[in-house]
Amino acid sequence: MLLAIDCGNTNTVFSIWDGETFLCTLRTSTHHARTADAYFTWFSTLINHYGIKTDITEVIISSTVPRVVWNLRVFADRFFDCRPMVVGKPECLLPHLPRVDAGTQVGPDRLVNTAGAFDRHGGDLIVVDFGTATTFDVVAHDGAYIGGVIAPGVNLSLEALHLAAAALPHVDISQPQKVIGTNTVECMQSGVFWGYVGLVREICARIRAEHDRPMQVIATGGLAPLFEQAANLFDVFEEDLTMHGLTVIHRYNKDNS
Ligand SMILES: Nc1ncnc2c1ncn2[C@@H]1O[C@H](COP(=O)(O)OP(=O)(O)O)[C@@H](O)[C@H]1O
Ligand SMILES: CC(C)(COP(=O)(O)O)[C@@H](O)C(=O)NCCC(=O)O
Ligand SMILES: [K+]
Repeated sequence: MLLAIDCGNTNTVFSIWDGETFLCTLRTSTHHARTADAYFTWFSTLINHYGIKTDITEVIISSTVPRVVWNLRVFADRFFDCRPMVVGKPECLLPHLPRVDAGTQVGPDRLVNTAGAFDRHGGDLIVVDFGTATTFDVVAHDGAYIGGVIAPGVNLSLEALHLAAAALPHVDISQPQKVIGTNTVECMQSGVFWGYVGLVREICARIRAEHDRPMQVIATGGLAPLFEQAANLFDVFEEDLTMHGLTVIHRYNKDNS
C-alpha cells in the first residue's frame, strides 16, 4: 500500500492508497518542527480509531514547505522501512516536464495537480487550487505544466484585513446574501467573496484568451465548493485531485524505474 502525503503551507494531508481506492484521508496542521515520532503517534491513533487495516510499503511526499520534508523522510524510513519519493527531487520522475523559465522552481503541489488533472481529463486545462494561496496551473495539450497564476488565498485575504486594520475582526469566509453589506462582517465577507468570484472569472478568461485552445477549468481545495455553488466558475470540482496526482506520479516512477 502507498501512503501519499501532501504538505501545504496550512495543512498536511495523508491518504492511504490500496491500488484502487483511498482507504482514508487524515489531515493535520503543518508544523516544520513536528517530529517523525509525533507524526506516527497521531497517524497510528487515527488508523486504530477507524479500525483501518494497513500494510504501507511505499510513501510519496509533495511539500510546499521544504523544512518539513526531513521529518517526513524519517517518518517513512523509521515506521514503514522505506525511502520515500519526494516530488520535485531529481530522482522523482514526472510524466511531463514543466515548460517554465530556466531555474524556476515550480511548487510541487502544482506539478502534482497537473499530473492528476491530465490523467483524468487530458490536456488544455486550468487547475484552480484554493489553498493557503490560490493557484492557477495551466496544463498544455500534451500534459505539461506551462505556467499559471498565484493569488493570495481566500482566508489569507480575510486575515490580512484583520491584521492590518485595528477595527476589522477575524471573520470566516461565507457567501453573503447581498453584495452591499450592512455591518462590518458582511462588508468584509462581501469584499473577499465577490472579489474572489471576479478574480477567478477574470483570470480564467485571460488565460483562455492567451492559450487560444478551448480549456476546461478543474477546481480543488477545501474552499472550492463554496465558489462552485455561487457562480458558474468551474467545469469540475475534485476534492482528491492532489492525492490522485500523487498516485499517478508514483505509478509513473514504478513503471519507468
Ligand atoms: N472544508 C473547508 N472549509 C473551510 N475552510 C477550509 C476547508 N478546507 C480548508 N480550509 C481553509 O482553507 C485554507 C487553505 O487550506 P488548505 O487547502 O488545507 O491549504 P494548504 O494546502 O495550502 O495547506 C486554510 O485557511 C484552511 O483552514
Ligand atoms: C504557490 C504555493 C505557495 C501554493 O502553496 P499552498 O497554497 O498549497 O500551500 C506553492 O505552490 C509554492 O510555494 N510554489 C512555488 C512557486 C511556484 O510555484 O511558482
Ligand atoms: K495545495
